[in-house]
This record gives sequence, structure tokens and C-alpha cells, in this order.
Amino acid sequence: MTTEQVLTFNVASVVADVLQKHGPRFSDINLASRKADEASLRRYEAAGWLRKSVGVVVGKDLPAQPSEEEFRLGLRSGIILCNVLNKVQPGAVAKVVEGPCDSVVIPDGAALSAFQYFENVRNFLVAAEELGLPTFEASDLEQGGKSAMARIVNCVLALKSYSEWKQGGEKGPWKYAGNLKPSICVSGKPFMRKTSEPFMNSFSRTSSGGQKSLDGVCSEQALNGDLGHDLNEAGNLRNINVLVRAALSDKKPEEIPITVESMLSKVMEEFERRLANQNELEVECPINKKTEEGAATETKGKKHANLMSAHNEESKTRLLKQQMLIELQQRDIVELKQTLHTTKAGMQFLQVKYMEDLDTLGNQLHGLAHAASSYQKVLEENRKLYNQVQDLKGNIRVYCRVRPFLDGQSSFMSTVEHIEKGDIVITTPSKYGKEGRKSFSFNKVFGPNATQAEVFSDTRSLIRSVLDGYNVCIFAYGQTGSGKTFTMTGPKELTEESLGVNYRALNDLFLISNQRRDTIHYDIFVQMLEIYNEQVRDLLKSVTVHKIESMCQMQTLYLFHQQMML
Ligand SMILES: Nc1ncnc2c1ncn2[C@@H]1O[C@H](COP(=O)(O)OP(=O)(O)OP(=O)(O)O)[C@@H](O)[C@H]1O
Repeated sequence: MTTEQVLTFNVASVVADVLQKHGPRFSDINLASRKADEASLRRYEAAGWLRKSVGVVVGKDLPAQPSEEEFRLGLRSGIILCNVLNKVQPGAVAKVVEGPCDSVVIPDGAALSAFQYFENVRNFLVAAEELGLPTFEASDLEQGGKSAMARIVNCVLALKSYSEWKQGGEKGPWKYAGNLKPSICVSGKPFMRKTSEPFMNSFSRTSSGGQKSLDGVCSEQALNGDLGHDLNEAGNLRNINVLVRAALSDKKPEEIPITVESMLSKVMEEFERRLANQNELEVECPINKKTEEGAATETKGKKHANLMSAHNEESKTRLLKQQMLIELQQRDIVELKQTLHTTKAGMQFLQVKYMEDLDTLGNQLHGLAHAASSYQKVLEENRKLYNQVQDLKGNIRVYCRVRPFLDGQSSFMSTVEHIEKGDIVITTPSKYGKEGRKSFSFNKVFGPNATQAEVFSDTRSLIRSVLDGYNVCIFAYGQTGSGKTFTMTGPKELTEESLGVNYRALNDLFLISNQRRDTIHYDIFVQMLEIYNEQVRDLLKSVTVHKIESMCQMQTLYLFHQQMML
């Protein structure tokens, strides 16, 4: 086929058909919803044009963007349709019933009005058919339904197209939906009103003249399932985008070029098939060979050729874009792989380092445990040595403390002549010679000025021996008023400095036991006893009295009362 010939189909519809037929998952992209949107757009277009054509007053019943039902009701009376048709083709409808009953009130208004409507609709349909427009059935306006609406909208849009063709000066043959208008194709066939035909038959879109005209073919094509694609080229272009995306959406990047290639080859096949069909049709239809139509056909052919090349260009551009996208994604994948590799290596390095750190920590812990056990051994050794020192110092230690003069006593009455470390010399003025001067030796002698802390300092080491498991006994001995209570407890008004041996010993006992609490658990018990006139009295259990003999058998005694007598 040469480019001079006219294409009776558009390229976009071929591509859309192929994509619909072969595009995978086409049904998944909600075809129904897309068709509904498309139908709505077409309906709005038809309604808008009708309203514009007939004006606000006549078109008051038809909203600008009507629903299917509103569209049907708006056109049901046929008034708008007839008026529009008369505007496009003056005199096409001879009589238009403007009111439901021409202002005559009829009791059974609804039925009669319906008849009046049929009259309008019938007249419109007859006139439209004579013009070669795709028509619908009068019952379509009564019953409604999707396919009925599609037929009505198609008819209105065809009328619109026809009107635009006329307004454009009727240049070239009028074509709608890719088919030449039969009034031009079929030469010598005048427009004929068929008002004399039976009412219902006159509404049939296929029965005109008892045979199917080219209009009929056109109508049939327009009314089949692909109505929207064949009628609206711009819509087809939009659809192609949607279909291409749908066909490629679930494909892997490496599959896209193969898929696109296969789609294009199918488009070419379909295109060639349709060309062949058209050739056959042209052979059968000598009308197309009219010389007066040659120029127009040539122009149309060129237009289609241009359109085809534009489509090819567009397809190539799209293919290039997709290839670029694929390359970009492949680069991203390579980068991601590298990142993954680096991260993996980093993780492995961290794992090795973590294991090394764990080993080091384990070794250090082992060293610490070893040091701790050594420390315990050293500590034990130290304890033994400490207590051996205590033994060497003497198991029994005797200290002497000289009480100072009390208030009211004169110091020149003192019998203490001399004190030096562990020795004290006492003089008795009433006796002379050897008897008047006596010397005594102790572990240590504390003079009248010795403080409570100094007295306790020599006793302190024994408290630690108690906690090491040794028995210790501390007691004070002396005549009445010599200062036993003062040394062991302290004065009546106690201060930190004046605390006696008992308080200080107990403080040390709890302090050391607390320091050792992590390694040794101590239970500490206290007894408070009074021994008087050879009788022992438990001050915490005042009823129990023991003989002094039984008391002597006790191996451990932590605390002694200041008046303990042996
Ligand atoms: N080193 C001292 N410094 C100051 N005052 C002391 C000292 N020793 C004892 N005194 C005082 O001497 C007095 C008698 O002391 P304390 O009561 O301790 O004697 P005691 O031996 O316990 O007597 P008793 O056997 O009758 O109970 C108290 O008033 C006490 O405060």
C-alpha cells in the first residue's frame, strides 16, 4: 500500500488493540474502571457540546457533567437532540415537540409524554441516520444501561464531529471513527427521511434500506467492545501509555527490551493485517476510486504516514528511555553489590576483632582470678603472721593507768614517784628504807595525762585477732574510784575523744567485719554480765544467775563488764 492511500484505521488504535490483546496482566490494571472513566469523559464532552449548542434554556435539564442516568433523562424528551440536529443541519427534523404535550394538560400525562418523547427521538434518529451518523435505538433512552449510553454518546459525538466538519468549510471528506462518511462515499444516494416507516423499525440502526450500509459498518465498529479506542485518537494515545506501563510493570529490567521488541513486532503484524484488509475492502468498494477524492485521500494518507512515523519516533524514544533506565538500574545494582561486599568485609573484620578482644579479656580475667587466689593466700599468711606477732607480744598483757587527781584533791599527796615505759615507782611516806619505795613492771604504764585513744591503741590489735578466730579477753582491775569505768566506758558525758575501750573495741569489730563482708560472714553476739560477791548476773536476762565457776569455762567472751572480778 502506498502512502497516497487513505488509512481507514488509526495507528494508535492498532497499538492499543495489540497491547490489550497481548499485554500481560492487562486485566489487572482495572480495565473496567478505566473504561468507566473514559465513558464518563466522553459523556461530559457530549453533554458540554449539547448544552453549548442549544443554550442554557433548552439545555436546562442536562447538567454539564451528568451521570449516566442524568444524561439519559436529559435527552429522553428528544428536545435537545432535535434542536441540536436542526442547528447543525437546519430542517433535518421538521417538527420538534417542545413540551411534553404541547402545553395541553392530559390526565395520563406520563404515558402521553413518553409518546411525545418517542416522536422527537424517532425524528432525530431518522434524520441522524440519513446524515450517515451512527445512531442508537429509541429504547436506549428509556432503558439506559452502559452499552445504550455508549451508543447515545457515540451518536452525539459523531454529530459534533459532523458539525465541526461543516463549520470548517466541509474540507475533504467527513470522517468519523476512521471511516469515510457514506454520504460522500456513496455517490448519488440522496438523504431520505423515513418517517413513513413503522415506528419501532425506524429506530433500528442496522435495518435501514434492508442492507448494511457503510454507516452501518461504521456504527457496528464503533459500538463493539473497543468503542472508546476506535473513536478517540487522543484517548488512544493516553491508553497506550497506560497499557505499555501495565505490560512492563511486572517485568524484570532484563526482560523489558525483549517484551518491547515482541510488542512492536505484534503491532507491525496487526498493522499489516489491517492494511491488507483495507486493500481488500477497497477492491470491493469502487467508490473509493473516485478521482475527485484522490487529492483528499492522498492528503489523508500523508497525514497517516506522518502519524505513523511520529509513532515510530515516539516508540524509539520510549525504548531509549527504558534502556537508559535499565542501564541506570544496573549501575545501581552494581553499586549496591559493592556496598554489600564492603559491609560484609567490614562485618568479618569486626567479628575477628571481637573474637580477639574476647580472648584478651578472657586471659586478663584468668590473670585476675589467679591474682585474687594468690592474694587470698597472702592474706591468710599475713593473718597467721599477725597473730604470731600478737602471741610473741604476750598472751597475757597487763597495763597500768594512773588516774589523775580529782577536783578537790591536792597533787602533792601523790605516791607516784617515777614512771618510765613499763615501770612505775611508788613511795610510801609512812614507811622508810626499802619498804617506803617500791617499783612495779607492766607491759606499759599510762600516766595521768594519757588519753583514752592512747590507752586503746595497745589493745586495738587484739580486736583483729578476735575476727581471725582467736579468743581475747580484756578487763579492768582496781580499787574503788581508781578509774575502771572511765577507762572501759568513758565519763558520764561521752564525746568522741572520751569513748572508752568497750566502745572503741566494738567500733573496730563492726568496721573490720564490714570490710571483710565479701569474703567472710560474721555472726556477732553480745552478753552483758555483772559479777558481784562471787555471783554472775546476766544483765540482758536478769533472772539467770550463774556461778563464777561456770563462767570461767566459757571460751569466748567478747565483752566484759568493768566490774568483772577473777
Ligand atoms: N583518767 C581519768 N581522767 C579523769 N578523770 C578520771 C580518770 N579516771 C577516773 N576519773 C574519774 O574518777 C572518778 C572515779 O572513777 P571511776 O568511777 O571510773 O572509778 P571506778 O574504779 O569505776 O570506781 P568503782 O569501782 O567504785 O566503780 C570518776 O569521777 C571519774 O570521772
